[in-house]
Amino acid sequence: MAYAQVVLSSSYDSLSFNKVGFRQPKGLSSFLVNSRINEDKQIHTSMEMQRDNGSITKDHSRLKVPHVLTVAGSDSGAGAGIQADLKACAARGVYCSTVITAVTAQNTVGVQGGNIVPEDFVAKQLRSVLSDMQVDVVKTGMLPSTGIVKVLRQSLAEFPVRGLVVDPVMVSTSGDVLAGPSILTVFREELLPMADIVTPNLKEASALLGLKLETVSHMRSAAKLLHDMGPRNVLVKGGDLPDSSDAIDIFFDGDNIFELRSSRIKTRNSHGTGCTLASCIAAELAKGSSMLQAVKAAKCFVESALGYSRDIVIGNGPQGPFDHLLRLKRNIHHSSGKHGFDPSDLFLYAVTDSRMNKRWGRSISEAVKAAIEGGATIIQLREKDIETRDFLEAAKSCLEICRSRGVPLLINDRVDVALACDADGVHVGQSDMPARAARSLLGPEKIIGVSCKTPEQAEQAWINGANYIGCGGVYPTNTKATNLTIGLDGLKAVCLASKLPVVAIGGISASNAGSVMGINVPNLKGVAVVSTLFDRECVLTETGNLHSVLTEVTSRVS
Ligand SMILES: Cc1ncc(COP(=O)(O)OP(=O)(O)O)c(N)n1
Ligand SMILES: Cc1nc(C(=O)O)sc1CCOP(=O)(O)O
Ligand SMILES: [Mg+2]
Repeated sequence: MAYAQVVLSSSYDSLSFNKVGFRQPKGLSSFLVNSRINEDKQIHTSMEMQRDNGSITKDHSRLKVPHVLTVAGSDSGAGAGIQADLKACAARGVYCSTVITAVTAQNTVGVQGGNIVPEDFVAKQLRSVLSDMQVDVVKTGMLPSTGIVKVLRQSLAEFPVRGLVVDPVMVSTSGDVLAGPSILTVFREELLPMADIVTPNLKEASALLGLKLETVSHMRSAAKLLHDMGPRNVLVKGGDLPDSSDAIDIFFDGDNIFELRSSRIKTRNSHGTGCTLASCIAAELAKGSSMLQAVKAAKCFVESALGYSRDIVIGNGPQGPFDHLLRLKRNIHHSSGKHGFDPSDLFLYAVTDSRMNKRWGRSISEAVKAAIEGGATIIQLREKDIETRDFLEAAKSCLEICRSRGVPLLINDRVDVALACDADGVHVGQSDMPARAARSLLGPEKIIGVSCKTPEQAEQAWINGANYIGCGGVYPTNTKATNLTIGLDGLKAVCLASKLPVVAIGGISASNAGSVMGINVPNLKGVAVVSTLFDRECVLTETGNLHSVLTEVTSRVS
């Protein structure tokens, strides 16, 4: 098949790169477009194929692959830009097509040069992909001229897609400025109003708002001000915040504001994190996730990839690329995977109990819905006296509720049920299936929690590939028969020894949660509760009360 051929002329390297922004190429001669066929005809031909061969078109729609189109610049070092987007989408299992807006010469030292693709040729690339390839979500990166933004706007008006993720790339991680001030106005007035989410870092949010942003409280205000410019959701990334041990991002959906925390990975290899995060959000949206779920999954993926690539060495400069395809390598090595798990999800861990819910006349799904509405950040279905078939059905409907709200759902004890409904993971105890066996059945991406009462058990859970440990009973409980109480001292000893995040369990309520979190050990991430939420009349109120206590106490102790 004949395709339009694009050849970069040798005059390319005679163009210098302007640190304040791209210099326009000297006319179109820097890009020789050698089209052996008429592109309009090519599109026409492909449309005819669809018309003439209805059955092929139908087959395509049945085997629909989630598809992200990235509209961004090329990074010759392949850490960021189009190349990062392709790798991120591949890692998330999503097809990625590309419209290239600029070509940069860069490496781990910095950006040595660049050249903008003429806007009519950007338009041509957009038409080629959007007219033919069933794109779900468009993600934008480097949009180096106002003309290119306008062309994008026109293309999306002609070929609407389900979502638009805007990464307002203006400054590279090496500090090079990738878009000039004239872009700011068109970003504010034309790009942001179209976006389903915009994902600026601190510098970009500052530039868009004309404000200095230095604290989490500034980020919260910035998210609201940026939302006023028109995007449906805003994620202000706080990676550059000084003096923070966590990577803190602020997500605002127009109603609620979320502070999303992940561990700050100390590594030289962080080039391309912004492009990767935005591409992962786009990929998750293309697969059908809600926005919050997509953002959380993306943040978690970036954290895992950075952690995995912490020590790799590519290039001699100060900022290296990281490895997006950790998932494949994890599969090869059968090692544990934290992918998909965010330790801050352990904050308010609701564990169900069918007997309690029956006593108060509600179904498991009603109980789960109310707990999430009250602020539960993770759910475990602990249904000890239920038929397998009923357990599976309940798990499926709870999973639907949890997925739509971006809350992970784990299954207690039953790895088979977790597998059958594709839950987010399992929680196992010392006499249940060992975590190592659960890991090999569930794969690297599912969440595995293990109950531990001693430092030795915590060490073993880590060796076996668990993601977190549940530690208790902190206080005596009636929910679990003959449970050993280890007290606050026992909890502290396990937390100090554990390499994994910990959630405390056993007899915890709104009145003692303060003392539990007050032991103030960094890897104690929250409390897990059963009767405090479910052996009560109103699950929503009880969960809300506990959430307020936890929020209050953790802001005091941190
Ligand atoms: C978060 C959390 N921690 C501990 C447990 C207890 O698990 P296990 O020891 O397997 O006891 P059962 O719950 O199966 O009775 C838990 N479920 N969740
Ligand atoms: C399920 C469970 N596991 C425990 C452990 O110590 O590992 S204590 C416990 C019961 C927790 O219920 P409640 O919040 O009603 O006390
Ligand atoms: Mg168990």
